[in-house]
Amino acid sequence: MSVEAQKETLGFQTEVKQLLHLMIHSLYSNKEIFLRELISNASDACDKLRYKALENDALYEGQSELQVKITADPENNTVTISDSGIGMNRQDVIDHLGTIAKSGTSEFLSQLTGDQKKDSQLIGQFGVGFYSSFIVAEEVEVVTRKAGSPAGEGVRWVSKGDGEFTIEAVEKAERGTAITLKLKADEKEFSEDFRLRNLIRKYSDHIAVPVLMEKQSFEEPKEGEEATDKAPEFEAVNEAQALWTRSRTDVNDDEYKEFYKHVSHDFADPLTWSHNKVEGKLEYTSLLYLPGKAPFDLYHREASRGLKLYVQRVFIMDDAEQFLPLYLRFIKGVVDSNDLSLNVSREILQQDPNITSMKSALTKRVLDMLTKLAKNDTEKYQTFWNEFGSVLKEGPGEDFSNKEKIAKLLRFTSTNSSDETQNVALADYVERMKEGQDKIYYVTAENYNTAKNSPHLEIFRKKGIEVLLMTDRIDEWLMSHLTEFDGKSFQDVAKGELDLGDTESEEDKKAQEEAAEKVEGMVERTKELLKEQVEDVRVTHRLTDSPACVVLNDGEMGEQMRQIMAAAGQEIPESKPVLELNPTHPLILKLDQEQDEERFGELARIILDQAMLAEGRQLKDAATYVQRLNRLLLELAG
Ligand SMILES: Nc1ncnc2c1ncn2[C@@H]1O[C@H](COP(=O)(O)OP(=O)(O)OP(=O)(O)O)[C@@H](O)[C@H]1O
Repeated sequence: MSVEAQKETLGFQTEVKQLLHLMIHSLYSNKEIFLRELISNASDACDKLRYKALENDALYEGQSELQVKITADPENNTVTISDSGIGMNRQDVIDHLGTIAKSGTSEFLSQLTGDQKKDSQLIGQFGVGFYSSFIVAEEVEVVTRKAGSPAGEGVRWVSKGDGEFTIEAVEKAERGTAITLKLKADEKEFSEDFRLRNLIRKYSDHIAVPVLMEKQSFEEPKEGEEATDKAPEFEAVNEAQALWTRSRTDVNDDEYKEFYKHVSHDFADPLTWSHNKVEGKLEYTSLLYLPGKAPFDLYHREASRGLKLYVQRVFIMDDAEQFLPLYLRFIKGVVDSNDLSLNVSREILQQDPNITSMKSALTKRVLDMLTKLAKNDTEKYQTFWNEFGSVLKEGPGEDFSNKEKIAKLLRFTSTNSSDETQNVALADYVERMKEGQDKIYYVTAENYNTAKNSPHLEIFRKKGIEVLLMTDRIDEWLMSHLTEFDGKSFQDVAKGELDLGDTESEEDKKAQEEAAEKVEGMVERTKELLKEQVEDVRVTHRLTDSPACVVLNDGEMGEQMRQIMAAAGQEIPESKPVLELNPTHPLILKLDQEQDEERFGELARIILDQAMLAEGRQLKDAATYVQRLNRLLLELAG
């Protein structure tokens, strides 16, 4: 087939079209980042080649120099970013530069609002990459050849970013990729040497491969000498040393931040980072970052996570998951080991005992970093917590050895808080505990309002005892793994018999006993009546304003946990609640006085159903409940 015959015009995947449109509009005020993105890709391509060439030296084609070159032509208003990296073949080009392979892309796109500011943040989370070239270019040309392929298998891709691209075979003598942007008329600045150099220093100084630009010669040709057509000389504009190999004192905050953007593909700054060299039995360097924003796919199972792994400064793999536990999957960064073999694979990592000890050291580093942040910058810590708190809550169940450390990092909302912001540390709670209180009380519910208005809280409000309000899906599971904090055990206020420790006086207890005795007969009647629906009926003192509530026996699965199990397709054991009645409530006293069995039954059943509803549960037979209530209302109205 001739080269010409292979020219094809193909359409972008719908998602790419949408993304391009949004990106061009919402990232315009940040347009210079295109250069960072393209240099970042070029550097990744060099890293990949170096790794592949470990096994097959021939891929270098006799040219082992890895570099990125930026050339600009102000007259034609173009800028070219070329690299001597791995390159792409025709299929790679179609796969990578016309589609988005990320899971959850359409879900992500559906979250976009049309509000420029919000959308630009969201796109930042998604990662802008190659497509950001279209913010400044009216046309983009990619000429590339995969290392090891014959020169005739080069590929030329051209697009105006308007929905289609052309692709054809071309000759390309040197391996790697050259991306030429035909700049829009008002983006001329990006073809200027000075501007480009500044941008490289600002964004790409930390890139380990040299980023070259043509040397500027300011010497005028001597009289009588023709300006010769000498081959241009190039010089590195960036530092070209892997940032993590530099000493902490040599790297400033801006450099750390830029490096983060390179490794994470995030758009925003990280909240904090921790950079450490470990010497001794195992030698490695780690640079761990805490992002400020959750990626859009944090909860996707297939979402990428893990650190970039280098061995002796050679890039080995992205997303090495073996170095951190799952509950720290939001951490981004690099680990560079001197002890691993260059041909290490994911399988080997899984079995290597050295990795296990690195994992526990790195876990400790992250937890220390979080502890420090919580102590020194509550605002930033709150940002972290709002984004990733529910992931960290997986920790106590997953990592027994660090349970206490993680417990200190947890934040909740409580009856002391004015809104649902989770900002109460367990240590704060313990400090505010009442005299005689020996437990940390909490309630779990489907949402904040149900938790806040739960009848179970009434007695605690009356006594001024704080209760933690837990409404995250994972909370009940978390609490099944947290048994105590600072020597105090946890108590779900909706489970088991109420025990307020020594906060109740002898007088209180006596009054309670008397009230209970008075309604003994009614309790027995109710028990008999509702024996199919409830495990037990008893008198309670946890209520002040409500007539009744339902509780679970200690150790029984709560509503949240049941829903998680149901969603996972697990069989859920049948469970009946205990109905507790408030012996001082007028409605319960009325029930006590009711002689007519039928009316007694109507009222008792309504009370049970209402207690279930207040708990955020669903009624098995809501229609009958409504009919009963309506009969009662009619009586009232009539
Ligand atoms: N210079 C290059 N050399 C070789 N392959 C490249 C180059 N630039 C891009 N690619 C390929 O195209 C893919 C898509 O690039 P793109 O920048 O859109 O996304 P990304 O870098 O994978 O992630 P992100 O969107 O988060 O930046 C890359 O993963 C890589 O496989």
